[in-house]
Amino acid sequence: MTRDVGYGIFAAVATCRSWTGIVSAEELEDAAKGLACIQNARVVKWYPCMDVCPFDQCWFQEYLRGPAKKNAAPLRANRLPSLGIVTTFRGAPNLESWVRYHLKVGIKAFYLYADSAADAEAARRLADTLGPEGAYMRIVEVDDALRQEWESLVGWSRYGPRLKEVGSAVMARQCLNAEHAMIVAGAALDMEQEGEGAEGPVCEWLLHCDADELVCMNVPEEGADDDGQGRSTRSLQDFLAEAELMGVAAIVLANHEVALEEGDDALRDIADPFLECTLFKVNDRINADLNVPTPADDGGKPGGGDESLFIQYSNGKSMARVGRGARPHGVHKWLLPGGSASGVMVADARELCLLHYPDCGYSSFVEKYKTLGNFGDEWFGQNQMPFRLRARDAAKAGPEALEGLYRKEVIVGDEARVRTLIDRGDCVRINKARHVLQHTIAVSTSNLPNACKERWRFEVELVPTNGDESDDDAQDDCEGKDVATIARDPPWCSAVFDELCCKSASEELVSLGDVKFVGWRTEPFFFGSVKMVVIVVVTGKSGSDSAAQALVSVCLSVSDKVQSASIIAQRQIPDKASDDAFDTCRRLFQTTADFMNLGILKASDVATFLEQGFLVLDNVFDAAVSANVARLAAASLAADKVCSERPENGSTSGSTTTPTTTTTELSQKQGLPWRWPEQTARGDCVCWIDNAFAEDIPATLFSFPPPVVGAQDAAVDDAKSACSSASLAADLKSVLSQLAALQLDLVQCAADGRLLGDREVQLAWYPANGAAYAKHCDALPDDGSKGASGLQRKVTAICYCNPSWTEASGGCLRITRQDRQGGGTVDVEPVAGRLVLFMSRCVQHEVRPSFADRYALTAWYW
Ligand SMILES: O=C(O)CCC(=O)C(=O)O
Ligand SMILES: [Fe+2]
Repeated sequence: MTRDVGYGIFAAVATCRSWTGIVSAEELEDAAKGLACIQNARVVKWYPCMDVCPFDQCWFQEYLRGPAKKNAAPLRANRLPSLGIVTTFRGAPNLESWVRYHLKVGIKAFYLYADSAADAEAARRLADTLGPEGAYMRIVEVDDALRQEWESLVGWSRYGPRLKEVGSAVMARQCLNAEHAMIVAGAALDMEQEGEGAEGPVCEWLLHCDADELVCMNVPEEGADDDGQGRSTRSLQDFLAEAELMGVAAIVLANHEVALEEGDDALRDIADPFLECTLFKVNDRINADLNVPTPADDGGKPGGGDESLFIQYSNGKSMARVGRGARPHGVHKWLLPGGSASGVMVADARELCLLHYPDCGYSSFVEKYKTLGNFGDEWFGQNQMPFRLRARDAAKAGPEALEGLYRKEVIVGDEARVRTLIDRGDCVRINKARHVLQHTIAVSTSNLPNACKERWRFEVELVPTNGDESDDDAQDDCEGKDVATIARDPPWCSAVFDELCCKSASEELVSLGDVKFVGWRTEPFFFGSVKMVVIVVVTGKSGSDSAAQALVSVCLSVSDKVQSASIIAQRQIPDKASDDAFDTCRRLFQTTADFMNLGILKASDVATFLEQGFLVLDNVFDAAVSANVARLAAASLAADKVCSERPENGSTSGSTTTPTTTTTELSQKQGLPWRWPEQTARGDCVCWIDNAFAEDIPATLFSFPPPVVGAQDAAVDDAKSACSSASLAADLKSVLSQLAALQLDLVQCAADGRLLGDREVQLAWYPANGAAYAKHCDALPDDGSKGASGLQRKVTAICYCNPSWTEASGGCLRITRQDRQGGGTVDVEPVAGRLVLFMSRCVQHEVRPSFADRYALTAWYW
């Protein structure tokens, strides 16, 4: 029997000017006929769509562009997805800081649309100064050539006309550029997947945001006193990988808005807000509703935890998977094909959010509203944000009015008010950006992480057969409804899934290993019909190709409702529970590369380190120089009346991981910020050494003459007894710089960006009264589920500073060897000049009771 009407083309948009310009009824029919499962197609009904923007229905443009990419190579087995950013910018004063921050947090692609030739030039210069990392920047000037390309975009019908409207032109350019970038990024990804090597940067996700916004992963719990670094264990890449595994294709991020504090001078300029501003208005109004496409969402709305606090938009920004047909819908959202809201996730802002820094600094604020001039009340067909209108009017009224507005609405208040706002949860202190920008973080561009065990996740796309009765019902159901409503799960999908689950015990599949059909979802296929995507996990020894073939043939045979099946995604799953912590840690590193340019370690040291999880090297540091670090510590302790003795009741001044006073704050104080960590497991007294302090160690740290450490060693004593505060400081600095160089070595050895974190350094003193530290690991036990590259300590490096150590002094570092290395323990004496390096998350260690003063400088690399 020949059926007249094939799947789904029973609704096309007849009333919309923008729609008909893109595709005619004939084109629509031809496109449908080109699909394997459609015998014939005819447009049978046109209906006016008042509620649904026609733009949102253009999703099947994807099908018009040529054959679907169903047979593309497996999706990047073994590589974590990376994020790119598309931005349209003009005169962005902090572009360099913005790019550097994002490079440091692992952004691998920047699609920068320069709004003028001068902006393009500035970006190109920046790319040059970045060296190889400059290659991640793709700079496009908004010129006539680009304008012409805009005209071929789906969004042209919607945004093209807006280019002429004063109030909407910027947003229209941003949206067109974002769509353009998504297409370019999709092409790059395709090329890479087909093994052709992409010309520009490659990313699997694309975020649309501005040059005054930063992506912030790992925001700490509100009120957590952890220097804003957060302690979440997953990286952005891991976050994205998990999102992909859950079938997420777009992620909405809440934007916290910078809150300017009054400080000494409310009207001060702010040279680099990313570095200087750390207070943010909490945005807690982001919710899933944002993803329902309503044209009204185009404009920003003031809001946030305290409605009156936000001065700019509070409806977030979003990122979408590249190559999945997402297109910008305004600047805040990506729309998924068919306007589908399933597959959109709202990120928990405490883990992942956007930091927005508008209107920072008085003179730039004045300048901005002078440039904007007398803009209209409307913006993209809606009311402008109220604050912008007030600022426009104030600028018109004169400098006094503008200053008044800035003081009243941009500045949130003085110290007391800030405290109240934080207590109320309306504001939060986030030091993340400052921290990232200030610390040495290197991004590795090295190879893939090591292969993990054979566990694969497949997505098999099942295209329905034509002529199924139940679909006639579906069609009837669909008449007159919009796409978002009709693209729901039809009954055939659950029936097919049930059949497949039964098949998992079939001979064909059992030979692959353990095959589990874990779930399914639908995606719009054509108007009124859906295709089904089945998610399968295969655990076993067989290669993924044979698994893919077997899965496809089983899916095809399972039901006559399935016309065709193909693998659309395939990904190796990192092992979780079956992995021991040592394996997880080792995946941080490459094992096969030749390490050519190491500064401190030799290639053979790296091999030893990877084989046993730890490394002991003598004479890495000059013995006398490291002994002087101990003297400096002892001297500052002698000057510290509070810390030179452990408090009786054990109550102490802070937690172990958090510096409460930073060394930088010390210029007004005498001494280092020593404290007794609040833990019964340890008997040492510690202080954190931050970078700024290391650069400029104050001469007031201790009284002279500095006490002699390791008095038994007369030689060292004689040689250095005449040392000055300056020379001790120089010695500390030199050890610190070696610890920094060591980090660069480790970054080189790391797998694909997996050791790109910060460094923290601590000086520790174990008093001679038997102080010890019970057996522990330096980072949370990590089974791999939170990602091997999560943000926590990864490698520990210790420089021992004790010039004359004897067996009687005790205080050895006792390392527990890995089981596969034969188990047991190794004792390492903390002698001056010795380096110990170990994997923080899996190497258990303890400090044995110490009967001499014991000093060590420890660096943790993140
Ligand atoms: O000083 C040592 O040998 C080890 C100290 C330690 O384990 C720690 O501070 O976490
Ligand atoms: Fe430790």
